[in-house]
Amino acid sequence: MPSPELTPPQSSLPEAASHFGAHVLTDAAARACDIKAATGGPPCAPSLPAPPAISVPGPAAIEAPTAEVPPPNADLERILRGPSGLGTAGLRLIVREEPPTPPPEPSAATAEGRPIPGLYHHPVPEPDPVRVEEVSRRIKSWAVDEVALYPEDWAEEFDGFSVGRYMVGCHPDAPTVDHLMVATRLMVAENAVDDCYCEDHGGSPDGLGERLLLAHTALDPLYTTQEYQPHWAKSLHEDAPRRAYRSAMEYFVQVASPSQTDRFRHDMARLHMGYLAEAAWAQTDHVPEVWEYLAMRQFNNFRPCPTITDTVGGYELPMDLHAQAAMQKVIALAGNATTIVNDLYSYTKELDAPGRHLNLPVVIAEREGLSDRDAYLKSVEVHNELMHDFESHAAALAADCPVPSAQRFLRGVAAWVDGNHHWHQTNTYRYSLPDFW
Ligand SMILES: CC(C)=CCC/C(C)=C(\C)COP(=O)(O)OP(=O)(O)O
Ligand SMILES: [Mg+2]
Repeated sequence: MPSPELTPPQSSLPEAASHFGAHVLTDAAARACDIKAATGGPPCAPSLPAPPAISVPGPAAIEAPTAEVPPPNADLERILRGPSGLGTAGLRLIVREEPPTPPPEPSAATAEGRPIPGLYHHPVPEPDPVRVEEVSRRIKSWAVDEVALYPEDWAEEFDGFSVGRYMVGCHPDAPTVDHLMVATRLMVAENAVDDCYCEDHGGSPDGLGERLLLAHTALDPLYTTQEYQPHWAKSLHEDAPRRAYRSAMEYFVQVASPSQTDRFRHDMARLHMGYLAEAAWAQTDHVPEVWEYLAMRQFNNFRPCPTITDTVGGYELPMDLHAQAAMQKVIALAGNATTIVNDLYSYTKELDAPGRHLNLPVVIAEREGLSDRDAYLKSVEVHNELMHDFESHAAALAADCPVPSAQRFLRGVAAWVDGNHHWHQTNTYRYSLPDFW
């Protein structure tokens, strides 16, 4: 039965870019105002004195973790110029003024849960309840009827995850529920692999490499001989994580371009490598140094979720622009901020889990000899620095790259960051805050 198509959201996307200017305006935010002007968004603040010129170290300099912004690079400028041969004038990128989108309506419903005191974040409206209900209905049907994802006694936990509310909140510019379902199936499948292979639903570090490699072939197919191909194809139906990966990927490739598909496969390989490092430490109960943990968490990371924002939004960030070092840095910083948000909101849940579950506060406490509370508060500061770096680099890149698809992608990543925080803050079924305040 054709399912009701729900009206697309009024504003194509809450002006996530505005939050580059919504907080206390900094140099980066002042640049963000330039972005908004460039993209036709409403002015984000009264005119500000031009930000002081920022002396940016040349490429040879070691990057200091400051809010400084990278210089525009020749490669990016070449791509923006487009082809320059005879008869190519019509092929140049034309920067269309994007219609201003109204700021999101303040949410009438008061969000559940409370934000972590001192955590730098941007509140977002409660996700559209009509879309949430439809996505929740469809994802349950997929999980139970299409991929036999979980036994009946996991149903309450599945519902408590509120994945429909999560994805509607993270993809406010999705044109249809079908687009939202592409992200939602992948989110469910990714968590099923984490829960069943790595964590508390039968997971173990022992043999994880084999399980992850074989599951990865549900995303990145095996091409082999006629004799052995059927054995592989049959394997994709042998457990819930592989059934979920296979099916979710089948839906994804129907709407994604080859470049978006390849990007996603790369990001999932990053994720699986992060799982393996985490598992290696668990096998010996080793606590890594803080920087080592942060390196692992850059791979065991939400990255594969915000990076499909263009596929879910029904447009494409060109491969060349995605591959730019500046874009890669923005994506990594956004992923790191979103994943440390998880460390902070899931802290008490992980303390209650069997054994020692590594997260940033636990590693800082162990490695730097801080109390649990001081380590947690320092982790909040680490998150905040990552968020400010993400926003300053995103603002600078948006200003240097006036291509509508790139600017929409950056706003989509920012919207994912904000929606991810909202879900973690308000999912009181799954998370609760420590009593440190
Ligand atoms: C959805 C996805 C791509 C997950 C990547 C791995 C990740 C960051 C999580 C599953 C969240 O971290 P964690 O394993 O700590 O999850 P919970 O704290 O149990 O929610
Ligand atoms: Mg966690």
